[in-house]
Amino acid sequence: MSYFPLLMNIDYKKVVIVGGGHVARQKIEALLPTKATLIVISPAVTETLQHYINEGLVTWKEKAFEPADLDDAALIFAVTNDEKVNNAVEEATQHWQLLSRADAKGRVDFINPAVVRRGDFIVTISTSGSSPGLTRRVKIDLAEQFGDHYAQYVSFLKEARQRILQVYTGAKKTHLLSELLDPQLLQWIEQDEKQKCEAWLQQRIGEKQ
Ligand SMILES: C[C@@]1(CC(=O)O)C2=NC(=C\c3[nH]c(c(CCC(=O)O)c3CC(=O)O)Cc3[nH]c(c(CC(=O)O)c3CCC(=O)O)/C=C3\N/C(=C\2)[C@@H](CCC(=O)O)[C@]3(C)CC(=O)O)/[C@H]1CCC(=O)O
Ligand SMILES: NC(=O)c1ccc[n+]([C@@H]2O[C@H](COP(=O)([O-])OP(=O)(O)OC[C@H]3O[C@@H](n4cnc5c(N)ncnc54)[C@H](O)[C@@H]3O)[C@@H](O)[C@H]2O)c1
Repeated sequence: MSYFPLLMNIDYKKVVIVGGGHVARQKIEALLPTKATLIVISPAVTETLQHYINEGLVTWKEKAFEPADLDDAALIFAVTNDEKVNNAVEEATQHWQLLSRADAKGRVDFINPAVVRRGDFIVTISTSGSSPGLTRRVKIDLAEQFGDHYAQYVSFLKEARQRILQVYTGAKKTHLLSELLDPQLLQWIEQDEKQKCEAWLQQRIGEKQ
């Protein structure tokens, strides 16, 4: 299968997760940074999921799956440990709804990559379903390579880029945007010296006056 990778805006959309086990937890943790409405359909949930429910982050319908549970859902996760239930979820999924089955059987509208998230910086990894174990291993390597400071780094780049775009156009703008990727800036952020990045930027933006 040749999958099309994309980053989706699912804010305020309804996402139904059928099943409340460990795989449901994994999917929900990937969904939590969004503003989607998360609904779990399952007779039982794990302790961690119960915590998210208590916090009001997830709505739990404590019941076995029924087709009407999928009404108005944009995304559907069939993540029970029962193939018959996952089949029933698939049957009830309308053509316009997007379905993910954790058992990788039947209709597959999308699969889930592993995610390393550092604020706006997102790395996703997939083997197109060939080896989830390898996906996990690569994720661990990349999580180490791209440490927590990438969140602040990308946030600085965003702000600096917007400021450059406000002031410059044409060749000067292109030049400054490429200068912005100077590895020195990343190093300063990593060493907790963000004020040096700010001074660096001031110096360049100030050049125009
Ligand atoms: C990335 C990640 C995200 C997530 O789960 O959201 C994810 N699997 C993860 C881990 C993981 N999953 C499994 C193992 C045990 C080792 C192994 O089996 O190899 C490990 C490793 C571990 O946990 O250490 C078992 C497994 N997974 C699938 C099946 C069914 C099958 O293949 O038949 C079975 C057998 C079940 C059984 O034995 O019954 C299927 C899928 N798993 C996918 C995603 C999709 C394709 C990903 C890709 O392209 O590589 C896909 C196709 C559908 C989907 O779920 O979207 C998450 C990363 C962890 C992280 O982020 O840390
Ligand atoms: N994609 C992945 O990463 C991955 C990894 C491991 C396993 N799997 C697959 O995912 C499945 C689920 O794994 P798990 O570890 O979360 O299992 P689990 O046993 O921890 O959880 C299964 C959940 O399904 C719920 N359930 C059972 N019948 C139901 C029904 N009729 N309606 C609603 N919910 C119902 C149970 O209450 C439970 O919460 C496995 O059977 C396997 O096929 C996928």
